[in-house]
Amino acid sequence: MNDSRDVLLSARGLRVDYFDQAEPVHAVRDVDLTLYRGETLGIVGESGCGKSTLVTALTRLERPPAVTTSGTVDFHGDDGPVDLLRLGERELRALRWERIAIVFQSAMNALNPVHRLGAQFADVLRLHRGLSRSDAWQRAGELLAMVGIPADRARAYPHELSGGMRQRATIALALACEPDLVVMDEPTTAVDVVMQRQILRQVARLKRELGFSVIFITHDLSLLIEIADRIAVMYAGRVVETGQARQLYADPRHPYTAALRSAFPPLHGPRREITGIPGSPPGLRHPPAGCPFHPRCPQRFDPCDQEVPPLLGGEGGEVACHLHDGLRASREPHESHEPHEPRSTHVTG
Ligand SMILES: Nc1ncnc2c1ncn2[C@@H]1O[C@H](COP(=O)(O)OP(=O)(O)OP(=O)(O)O)[C@@H](O)[C@H]1O
Repeated sequence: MNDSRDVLLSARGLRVDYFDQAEPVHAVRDVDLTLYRGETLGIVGESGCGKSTLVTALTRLERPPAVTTSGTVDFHGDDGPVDLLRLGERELRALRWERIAIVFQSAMNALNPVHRLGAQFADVLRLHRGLSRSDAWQRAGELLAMVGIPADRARAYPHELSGGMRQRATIALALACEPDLVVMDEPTTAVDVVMQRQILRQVARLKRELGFSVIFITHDLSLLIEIADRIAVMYAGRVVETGQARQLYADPRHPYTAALRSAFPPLHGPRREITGIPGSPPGLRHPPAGCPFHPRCPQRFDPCDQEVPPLLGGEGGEVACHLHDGLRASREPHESHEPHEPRSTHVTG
């Protein structure tokens, strides 16, 4: 079981707004998230739910008009926790690549089209690892081989590789300095399903061999079952459910998680009917009052359009839904509570 010694990254009360107009976009709201050493944490949600904004804030890669307006992001390195939000650009540069590396959606965002692959690896290795030019090129070949690309392809330019190879090369590049954390933002959306499976298998094997932790972002919940140890479900800028991957998929507690599960076919196992989620996520400039999912929720009831449900639970899993308000009693044992009747899940509207 994980305990506090194993924490690698913990975010508390994180808020990110885009100040692009007079009324900002509230892209990330009050997010608490913990990543343990050696685990893969999947972050899932429909487009526009704030996944990318969250990870750019966690890694301090946000760019204007995004502003992290409150919270802490503690990174637990060898010398104890440091709050990434308090670090200057110099200190952050020392952490990037060596401690925290990122793989973006498109390999072309990470690779420079006018430089040979090996030269790009060599730049990183010489700067961060102090390798000589020839050692760095040698290491580049080894890193490419690690993801199944022949070492001599280090001399190729990015456009000379297939899309799948390019994406695997960016994963190898992210691993160049043996970071503790690799953040992957939809790393397989640009490749076909066969390549997607191959990449996921490779990431899982490399993680086992090298022991890094992964934050993996996707909109496809069924894909996370293949790779994640734990999952955090985001909706309208908030984390609405967390849990062990298989448990959360087998027994979703938030109606949004259940809807996401129905929307994506499982990669393995029996075929199920696929049903889309009616409606679309709310705009985050003026999110709805109460639970942001209530306008689309088949199980909404009285408090849902008024009170934002808090994220309740413990290490085994958390959920932010009034259907599970009973968890409040176990979270706050010293406060007096009326005993909770199990709530009926009637549908209104
Ligand atoms: N530069 C920007 N300026 C203003 N609003 C933005 C900007 N970038 C993103 N947003 C808004 O922030 C919210 C969260 O977007 P974000 O890209 O983080 O979501 P996402 O879940 O990662 O979506 P996707 O899967 O499409 O990448 C959305 O409402 C989006 O419209």
